[in-house]
Amino acid sequence: MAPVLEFPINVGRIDDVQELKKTRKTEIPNRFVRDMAERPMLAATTHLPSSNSIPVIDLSKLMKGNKEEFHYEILKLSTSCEEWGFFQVINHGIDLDLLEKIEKVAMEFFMLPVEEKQKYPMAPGTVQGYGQAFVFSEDQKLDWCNMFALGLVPHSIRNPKLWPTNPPTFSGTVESYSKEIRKLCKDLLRFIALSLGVGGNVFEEMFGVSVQAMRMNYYPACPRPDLVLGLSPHSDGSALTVLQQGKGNTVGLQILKNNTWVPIQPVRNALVINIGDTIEVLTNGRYKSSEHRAVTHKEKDRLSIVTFYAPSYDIEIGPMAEMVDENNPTKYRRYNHGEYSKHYVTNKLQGKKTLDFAKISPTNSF
Ligand SMILES: O=C(O)CCC(=O)C(=O)O
Ligand SMILES: [Fe+2]
Repeated sequence: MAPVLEFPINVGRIDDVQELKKTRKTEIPNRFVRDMAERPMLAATTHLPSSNSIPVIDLSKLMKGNKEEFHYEILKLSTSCEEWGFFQVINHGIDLDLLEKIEKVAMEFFMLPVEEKQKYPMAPGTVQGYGQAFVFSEDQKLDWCNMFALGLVPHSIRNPKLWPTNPPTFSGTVESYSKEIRKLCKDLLRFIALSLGVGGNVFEEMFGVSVQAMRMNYYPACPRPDLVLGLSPHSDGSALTVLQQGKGNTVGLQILKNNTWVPIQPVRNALVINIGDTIEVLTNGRYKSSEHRAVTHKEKDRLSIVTFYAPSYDIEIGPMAEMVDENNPTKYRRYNHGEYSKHYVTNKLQGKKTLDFAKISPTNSF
């Protein structure tokens, strides 16, 4: 199922941010300038104490640690998912050369002439191809970002027309990378299940043939980072998301915790993992998807490579029986995951609002 819009829309002119940079030195077009309440307030978020940072999980301790190490790490995992909805994973076992290679092909792609990239245009209401996703009206503010997005697995949703042939190593690298990330997601979901006290295979058995999608986000340096956002606040519609921050990049990802935007300091060779809306629903809100956004930098560009791992579109989702009791009444209804995916990609990014789709009392912010 490829989610598409069923009604015509007018999104107006969407400037390519990399091209803008070439033509205008300092002026930011109005469509990128955020209303006051949405502006990043950069100074207020950059001087937080380092203790206020997301936990780091050592996957090797979960895969092959002794009993004590395993229990300690599982506990940390459960606290991270409960309190942050985010963690970084180290010793993930993915070849570091492959992490470098995917960054290299992504950057090579973004550095191509715009005409070349626009051979893979992103149609409104889809998240496939090059451009800006989640834009649905002429007066919607735009993100200071260029995206390239593609569906990957199962192979039936792969559309070769959307796979760049330039750079020539693009598709081979994406295939190898996604296989490794898929394995990582399966392992992480097993440990996440164990951390909840349910059988390790519950998610795997429930998900059918999982859907995987990838988004490469390129944020050019912006002369006025205080006025724009790299990526609007949102939670991810996936079960799990794996985010690779470009090596040596500046801090750009921020997550909302206790009403404060907390910057995620990149950890060397680590991958950032976050809980998506699907796990929030399945756990009846015990593990929550966190609202996050990206900000830009005055002098430096930034790259992120993001993989979304989700159940097959035909799967029905709802809180697991083990997560519901008299103290934790059902907070979400049952729905078809394909319906949710369609709802997600046909609405603008707006914090956690998309999840109202599943909430029994949408006004509650649990
Ligand atoms: O670039 C980032 O750090 C954030 C990307 C993100 O949240 C997404 O693509 O869903
Ligand atoms: Fe995200």
